[in-house]
Amino acid sequence: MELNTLISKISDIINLDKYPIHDLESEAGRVLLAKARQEFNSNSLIVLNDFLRPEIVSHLAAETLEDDVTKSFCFTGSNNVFLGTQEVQNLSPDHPSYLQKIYTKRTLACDQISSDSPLKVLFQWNPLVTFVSSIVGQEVYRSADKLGAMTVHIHHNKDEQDWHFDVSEYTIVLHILAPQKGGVLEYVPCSRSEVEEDTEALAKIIRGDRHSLTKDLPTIPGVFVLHSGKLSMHRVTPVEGTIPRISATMSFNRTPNFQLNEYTRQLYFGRNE
Ligand SMILES: O=C(O)CCC(=O)C(=O)O
Ligand SMILES: [Fe+2]
Repeated sequence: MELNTLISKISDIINLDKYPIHDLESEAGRVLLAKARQEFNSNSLIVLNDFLRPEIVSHLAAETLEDDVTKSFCFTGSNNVFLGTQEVQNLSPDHPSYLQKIYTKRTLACDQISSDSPLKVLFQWNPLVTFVSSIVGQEVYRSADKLGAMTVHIHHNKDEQDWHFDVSEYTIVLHILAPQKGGVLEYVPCSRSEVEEDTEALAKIIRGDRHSLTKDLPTIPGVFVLHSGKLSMHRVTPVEGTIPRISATMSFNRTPNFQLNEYTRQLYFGRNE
């Protein structure tokens, strides 16, 4: 596709006037990047309001509600906080990493999202990858996982996702539909080494004691979030009410051709292929 056509397509999806991701060398681009870097360095997370165009938000919400009925996978269970990464293999069965509740949510995997969906068009847009790399201060690559590179999550009444660290290093979360109550992303910035070394601190967070650094991020449709989910423990609190919470995620890593582990694929999508 010709560059200008693509930019006009992208500018139908995201607010390039407010967030000139396609032109980070411009004055506005430099200001955006400087603010984003500063926020990311302090919180390991940045929030850009009104990132998605309102029409796209409505379109994605309607499309997802349809796909939810016909295609989504309901994952239910109880994971350990490390989601099957190396660390967990050395943990004893009574380690607080396993102190999880039963929880549920529904997911659409990358291979269930059509290639002309605005979400996929955006994920494939190279300036987005450059933007993420510039914020985190390292070259990153899109996850290459067939199922988990880009996903959509639907939380109905009482659905939640308990505390965990992501397997991917950096994740963009796009907020698409807000529930009446709950569905808050709670996160403890850069907590990984702390809770790996201090099982008491880990147990307290999982049991519901608020860590002094815990922060809350409510769901606001149109919002863009970039966080370092592998480093910062996080959860999505239970949703209440008849309107579901919908979010989309896009994963990035410092190494190319990143694949999820089998444990996480089974947990999120109920399949490995
Ligand atoms: O939906 C969100 O806000 C984040 C979901 C999440 O943490 C995950 O899928 O790993
Ligand atoms: Fe996560």
